[in-house]
Amino acid sequence: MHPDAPLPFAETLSVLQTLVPPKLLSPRVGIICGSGLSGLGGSLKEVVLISYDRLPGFVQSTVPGHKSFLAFGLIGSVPVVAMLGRFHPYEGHKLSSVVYPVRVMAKMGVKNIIITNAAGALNPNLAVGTIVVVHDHIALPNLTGMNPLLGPQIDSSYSRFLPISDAYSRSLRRLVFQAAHQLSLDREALAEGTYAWVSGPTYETAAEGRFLRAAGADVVGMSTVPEVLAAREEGMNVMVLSLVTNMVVIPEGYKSVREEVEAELAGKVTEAVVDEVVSHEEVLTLGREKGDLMKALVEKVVEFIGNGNGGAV
Ligand SMILES: O=P(O)(O)O[C@H]1O[C@H](CO)[C@@H](O)[C@H]1O
Ligand SMILES: Nc1nc2[nH]cnc2c(=O)[nH]1
Repeated sequence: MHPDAPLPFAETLSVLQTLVPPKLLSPRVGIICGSGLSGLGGSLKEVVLISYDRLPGFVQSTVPGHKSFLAFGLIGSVPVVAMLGRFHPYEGHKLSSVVYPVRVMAKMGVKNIIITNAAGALNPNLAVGTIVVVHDHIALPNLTGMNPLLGPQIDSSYSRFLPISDAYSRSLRRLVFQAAHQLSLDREALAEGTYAWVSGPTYETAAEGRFLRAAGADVVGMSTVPEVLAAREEGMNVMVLSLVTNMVVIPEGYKSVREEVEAELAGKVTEAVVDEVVSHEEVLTLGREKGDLMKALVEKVVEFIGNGNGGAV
């Protein structure tokens, strides 16, 4: 596609019409599966999987733990559409491509979107395995010129200056806690917090981790915020669930190398310092371990939305 070509919504929708049975063509809920969380699509009933390469305007997910399929199906009796893999800017995808599937969902009538991700914890009170119900975000890229809404407006009916202080639907957030109650989850299984969006693909240095924590972020990841902005521009209710897959490496205090060497020269025995690092394998392992919990929560919330609960339909 030429970089300035208009987005091919009509073509994408027409392909979908030929591939998706009519009863699944008007999904009530959109779902985006984060790293290692594509199992969310595994329990859809009457599922129809469509490879992204069949859909004009879609690019490919190139990250391990993400599949390149759009899934249509039923959760209970509620028709949903799920991206089994997402697009990240660090893969080389343009922001307009990253958010294109969200806009397609909107054109299919999706009013509620559940966005999941894997994230590192900055808040030391969060444990690995916790699911954070996101209520706010910090997006340094947005503040410095990397915003998916930059440029000519896709639709003249959209607001030029979109307010996003209410981006994360309170009614949908309430549904997650109601779902956790019905599923008898421990209180510690869920937390509330602020997501920091960074471009990646590098993980944070210790100083960057400290900086983001000091700014008020609880978790950090390389996705989600562009999708949230596009979904809000499209008028959707947004819910974001971050699975804490690792603690961001923020050592308590810097252990001086000078002091270590000086101590050794003075004949003292020093404790070996091993620098910790994060890996994507660790992220995927945790996704596999906690995927069922994420799935159970998402399914329960979809069921609530289907019943018209929460005022978020
Ligand atoms: O946000 P998702 O896609 O879940 O993936 C997260 O995990 C990857 C890093 O391990 C990054 O892509 C980060 O954003
Ligand atoms: N930026 C970032 N993204 C992640 N995704 C999963 N874990 C992390 C992390 O520690 N940092």
